[in-house]
Amino acid sequence: MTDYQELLQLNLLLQSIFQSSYDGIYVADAQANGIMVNEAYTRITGVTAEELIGKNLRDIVKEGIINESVTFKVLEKKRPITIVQKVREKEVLVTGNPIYDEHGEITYVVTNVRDISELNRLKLELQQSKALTRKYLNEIQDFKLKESMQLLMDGVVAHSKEIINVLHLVQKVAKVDSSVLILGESGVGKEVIVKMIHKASDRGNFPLIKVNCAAIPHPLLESELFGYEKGAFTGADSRGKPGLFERGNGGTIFLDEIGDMPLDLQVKLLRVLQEFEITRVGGRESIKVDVRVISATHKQLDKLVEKGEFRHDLYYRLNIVPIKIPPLRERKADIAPLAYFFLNKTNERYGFNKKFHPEVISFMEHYEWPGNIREMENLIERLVVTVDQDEIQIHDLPLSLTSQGPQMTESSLKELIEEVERKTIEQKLAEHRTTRKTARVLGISQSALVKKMQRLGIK
Ligand SMILES: Nc1ncnc2c1ncn2[C@@H]1O[C@H](COP(=O)(O)OP(=O)(O)OP(=O)(O)O)[C@@H](O)[C@H]1O
Repeated sequence: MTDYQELLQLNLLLQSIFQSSYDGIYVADAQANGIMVNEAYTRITGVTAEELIGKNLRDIVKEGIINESVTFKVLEKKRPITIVQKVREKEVLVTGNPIYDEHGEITYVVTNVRDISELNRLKLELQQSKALTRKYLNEIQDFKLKESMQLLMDGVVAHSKEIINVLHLVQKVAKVDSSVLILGESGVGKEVIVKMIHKASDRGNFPLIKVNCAAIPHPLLESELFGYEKGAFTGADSRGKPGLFERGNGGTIFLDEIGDMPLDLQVKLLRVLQEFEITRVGGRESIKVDVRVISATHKQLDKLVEKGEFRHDLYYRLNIVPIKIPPLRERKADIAPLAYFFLNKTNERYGFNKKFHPEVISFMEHYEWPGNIREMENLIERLVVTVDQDEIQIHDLPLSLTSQGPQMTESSLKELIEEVERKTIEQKLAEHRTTRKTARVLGISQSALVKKMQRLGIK
């Protein structure tokens, strides 16, 4: 084979390597004029060889075919450079490599182009599947939590993320003896949470003693909590009496409405928390006690501290782990499950089979529940017991509830207004018999009343 034939064959080989490369290849000279481009480049970018060959990259950028040129960067920095380039809105990964002559001058820049849309799609898919995994992991965790708390959760409804978070905290604090301060509006379930913590703790087989600091008259509270020695005060049992701290030994003391504890008793309580000992009223001896203290309040204790009505040192001592239970209106996911829970419970208790009209549930989901779960429990018992028909309807709800309007959705508000109108008209008609008299009492014309009655379907 002659040298020429050999050269020709080598050239053919290089051409076919160049064309068969899966990655796009573009070659420019030292002045940034396109001199070679392979088919893969067109496949990846959609830009043809005619659009590039013989053209300067400066013009190609100007025409908007590519957003920036890696060749210029390579020529400027004199080293291989990789960038993400936009070729006609498509993102590609390009690496420019300088080729030098024997004097060390750049003669060509060879640019390698790789399609990264596939890579981006995979990245997105990976992100999505990671998010999904995280979601499933959280669900498994919630499920595990519920499973491990199953025994304790008997009769406790927990669907919302908010209350599940509280349960996670319950599980953690149950394992230790730290003071827990439970914060939340009245009827929100503070006592329920205290019971769970106690039952889940090592103290579960010992007593849980509840003391409502607001319900016991102040002079009595001290002797109730700390006990008294014989002859401590007139009327005292002549043998003396142990207080709740002594009786709760080994267990948990739940100090409800702690914000109502008088200042002088707060000092004594601080001593229990710091030194685990008490002195009975009228006594001198210190008695060791082993109790865990959980306190609760619907008041803002920090504000009481600011006003000097609560000792700050006691506040910090009680507030080692605060658990805030959100009001029912802030955990709407719990409303329907709770409503059905109380419906079933009351049905079972009284042998009924009452149901809710879907509007009732929708109303409950929009209602503010100022009295929280306790208010709902009482309302449902009252409805189950007093409503005659099997399905509890929206007009069976007490007016005091349905007339509370601002937080209703537009449609339910309209329904409620109509309901109030219907009830009022029916009641006045029953009292006054004729539309003429009823209209006068309601302060509207007879024809307006008749129209309203037609609209509301009152016969
Ligand atoms: N998650 C729940 N599932 C079912 N019932 C609940 C739940 N939370 C609270 N309840 C019920 O709601 C009522 C009020 O709860 P609880 O007495 O624990 O509230 P509280 O915050 O301690 O009220 P207060 O501040 O008035 O003492 C109770 O009958 C309780 O059983």
